[in-house]
Order: sequence, then structure tokens, then C-alpha cells
Amino acid sequence: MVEVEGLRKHYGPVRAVDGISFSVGAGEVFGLLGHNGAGKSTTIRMLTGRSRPTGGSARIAGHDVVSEPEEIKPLINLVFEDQNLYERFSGRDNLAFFARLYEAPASRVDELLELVGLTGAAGRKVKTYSTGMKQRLLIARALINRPRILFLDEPTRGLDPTSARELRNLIADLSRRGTTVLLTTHYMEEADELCDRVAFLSAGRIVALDTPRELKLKRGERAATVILRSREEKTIRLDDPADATRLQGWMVKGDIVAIHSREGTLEDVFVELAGRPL
Ligand SMILES: Nc1ncnc2c1ncn2[C@@H]1O[C@H](COP(=O)(O)OP(=O)(O)OP(=O)(O)O)[C@@H](O)[C@H]1O
Repeated sequence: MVEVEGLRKHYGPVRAVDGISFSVGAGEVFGLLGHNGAGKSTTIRMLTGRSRPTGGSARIAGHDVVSEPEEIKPLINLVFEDQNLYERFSGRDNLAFFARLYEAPASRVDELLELVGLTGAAGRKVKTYSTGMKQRLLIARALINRPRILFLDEPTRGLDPTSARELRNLIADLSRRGTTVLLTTHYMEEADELCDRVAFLSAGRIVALDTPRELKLKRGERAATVILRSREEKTIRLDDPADATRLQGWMVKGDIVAIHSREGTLEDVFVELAGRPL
């Protein structure tokens, strides 16, 4: 659905995006991760036709982002932090306005309100909505044209943990129904939970690209922490036969309360690979 090859965006001497390549398959949730200024938003801006690349190429469902923007428009939609809702209108009226704009049937409005869990609040003015409700309404608005690819820039920024979880569930649900999702986030746990694959961006370049699981396994320790009934903590190495015997001994005696893997977190991997911003 998305094919990016050597994509660049330079602002004078600033190499915001400096030759990145990746592809995203249908129904995949793909995360762009990186420090402030790493080039995430610039990448999404180029892919959605909001910014012209300095070089390289990008294709959406086979169409070139520079020469075929009209073919791409009906296939995509986006949620960006600088987007606004009509605060003095109700949630339903906000969606109805966009439904008319996209020539979508009026029934789509109620369908989307239901999907994002806003049916009960549909008649209320948006200015009375919480940040989480506004964000869900923005996503509903971005789904009006049934996009095959949804671009989300920091979708859970500023949301409390419960609202963020609800939004992640919604994104996962959309992906299960076949929508391809390309998102940016600063939250490593979120990327780990939600993304099929992630790319770490640092100073405009991709420094790692893989599934969260592979990234963690490649970097993590082959070890586990065992907590015994006595509340003692023991570290065992998974490649040490002597530790395997110790583990077996504790198990036979029923001494083990819990075992925690020492696999690295996505954040560990990120800090190791992307370090600090330049
Ligand atoms: N219009 C512009 N003019 C000049 N420099 C720009 C412009 N837009 C972005 N940049 C620079 O390009 C680099 C990448 O910015 P970008 O917004 O893509 O980063 P980001 O990874 O999305 O960061 P954040 O997490 O803060 O949103 C930064 O150094 C930024 O200052």
C-alpha cells in the first residue's frame, strides 16, 4: 500500500528526511518512531501530499505522491494535530458537514459515531467534549471516505491512559477490518502493543526497522528473573545448563512464584539505536 524509496526533504541545510526507504502492506499498522525533530511528521506530510519531496519517490497503492495526488486522495485520510473541529457544532453536525463534502451517505454519520463510541454524545457541542472524545471524533471524520490508508500523527498525544487505550483498541479494530494504518508516536509501549512493524527515525534516517518483537529479542538478554517463595530473586541464564538444572530443582519443589523474562523493552532498543537527538 505504501512504497517509499530514498525519500528526502531538505529545508536549506536542514535534512529533515534524508533518504528513507520502507514499505507498508495492506492492513498493517506501521509506526514511525523518533525523537522530536527526527523527521516523522515531515515523512507523513510528504506521503499525504502536504509537502513536496526534495528527492526519492513514494507511491500509495501504486500511485506516485507527486504526479498522481488526485488518484491518491480518495484512498487516504489523516489525523494531524493541527486539525480543527467546529467547536460550536455538535459531534454529529461536524461529521455531517464532512459527509456532504465527501458525498458520503448520511447514514455513514451514525455508523461512525457508533464505531468511535460517541453515539450518546452526538448531539452535544464539541466544545464540551474531552480531549479523548475530540480525538475520536477526528478519527471518525477521517474515516468518512472509507480510506484504505489512515495516517495518524501522534494519535494519543495528551490523552489519559484509559482514553489512549480506547483509541488504540479502535485503531487495532480498524486494522483488523483491513485499513492500513501509518502512525507516528513517542510512546514506545504504545508502538509495541499496536504496531506490526516499526521504523526508528533518527536525524532523518531509518536506524532500525522490524517487528517490535524482533527488535526486542535482538537486543534483550537471554536471561530471566525467578522469584522464589522465600521472595528471593534469582537470575538464570537461558543458555547455561547449570541454571536449567537449578530451575528444574525449584520447579519440582514448587518454590517458584513468578518468572520474568529479561527481554529488553522497545524503549531500551530505541535509546540504544537512536540515542539522544543531535
Ligand atoms: N517548514 C520547515 N522549515 C524548516 N525546517 C523544518 C520545517 N519543517 C520541519 N523542519 C525541520 O525538519 C526536522 C524534522 O521535523 P519533523 O517535524 O518532521 O520532526 P518530528 O519527528 O515530526 O518531530 P516531533 O516529534 O517534534 O513532531 C526538524 O529539524 C524541523 O525543525
